[in-house]
Amino acid sequence: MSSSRAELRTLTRQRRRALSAAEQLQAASALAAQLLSWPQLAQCQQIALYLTNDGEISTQPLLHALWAAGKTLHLPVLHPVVPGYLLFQQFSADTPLRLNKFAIGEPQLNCSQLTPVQQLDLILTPLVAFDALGNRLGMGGGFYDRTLSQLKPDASRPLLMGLAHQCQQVPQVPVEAWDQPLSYIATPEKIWQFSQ
Ligand SMILES: Nc1nc2c(c(=O)[nH]1)N(C=O)[C@@H](CNc1ccc(C(=O)N[C@@H](CCC(=O)O)C(=O)O)cc1)CN2
Ligand SMILES: Nc1ncnc2c1ncn2[C@@H]1O[C@H](COP(=O)(O)OP(=O)(O)OP(=O)(O)O)[C@@H](O)[C@H]1O
Repeated sequence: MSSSRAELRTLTRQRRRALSAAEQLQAASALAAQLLSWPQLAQCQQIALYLTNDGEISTQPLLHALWAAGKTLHLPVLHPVVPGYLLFQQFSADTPLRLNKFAIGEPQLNCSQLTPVQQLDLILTPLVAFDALGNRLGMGGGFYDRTLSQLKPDASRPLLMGLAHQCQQVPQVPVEAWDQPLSYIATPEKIWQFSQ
C-alpha cells in the first residue's frame, strides 16, 4: 500500500509541476473565483490557507481576494517543539515571513498571534492527490493529519477544504486509518462536496 501512495505522489507531483506558468496563473485566479462564489464562505471568518510550494495551485490571488473580503487569514507554522504538528498563526500583509526547512514561506513565530485549530472556521489544505470520494494524499509528512486529529468530532469543527489542480485527481487514493477526510475539494473548475 505504501509503495502505491509513493507512486501516486511522484506521478501527481510531476503532473502539477508540468503546468506552464500561464496555466498556473489561470488556474489560480479561477480557484479564487470559485471560492468567492461559494455560498458557505459568508459563514467563514477565520480562514487558514498556506503559501504555495512545488507546483501547487497558487494561493496568491485567493489570499488577496479573501483579505479584500474582510476575512482573517492564518498560515501553518511547523511546530518548533513537537515534530510533525502544525501551529496556525494569523498573518496580514506586514507579517514577517521566513522559509521553513522545506523552503516554504511561513510567518516568523509570534505566540501572541497563534490561533487554536478548533477556532478556525475553514482550513484550506494543500494536497498532492485526491479522489472523487474526498480522500486526500499529502506530501507524506502527516502534518495536516496529525494536527487535524486534535479536533473533537462535534459540530464546531472547522470546515476542511483541499485545494488542487484538476490534474491531481486520481481514480483512488489508498486510505490509511489516520487520514482525515475532506468535506470539500476546490479546483479551478468546481467545488466538490463530500458527505461526512
Ligand atoms: N505549501 C505547503 N505548505 C505546507 C505543506 C504542503 O504540503 N504544502 N505541508 C503539508 O503537510 C506541510 C509541510 N510538509 C511537507 C512535507 C514534505 C515536503 C518536501 O518537499 N519534501 C521533499 C524533500 C524534503 C526536504 O527537502 O527536506 C520531497 O519530498 O521532495 C514539503 C512539505 C506544512 N506546509
Ligand atoms: N494522527 C496521527 N498521529 C500520529 N501519526 C500520524 C497521524 N497521522 C499521520 N501520522 C503519520 O504520518 C505519516 C505520514 O502520513 P501520510 O502519508 O498520510 O501524510 P500526508 O497526509 O501525505 O501528509 P501531510 O498531511 O503532511 O500533507 C505516517 O507515517 C503516519 O503514521
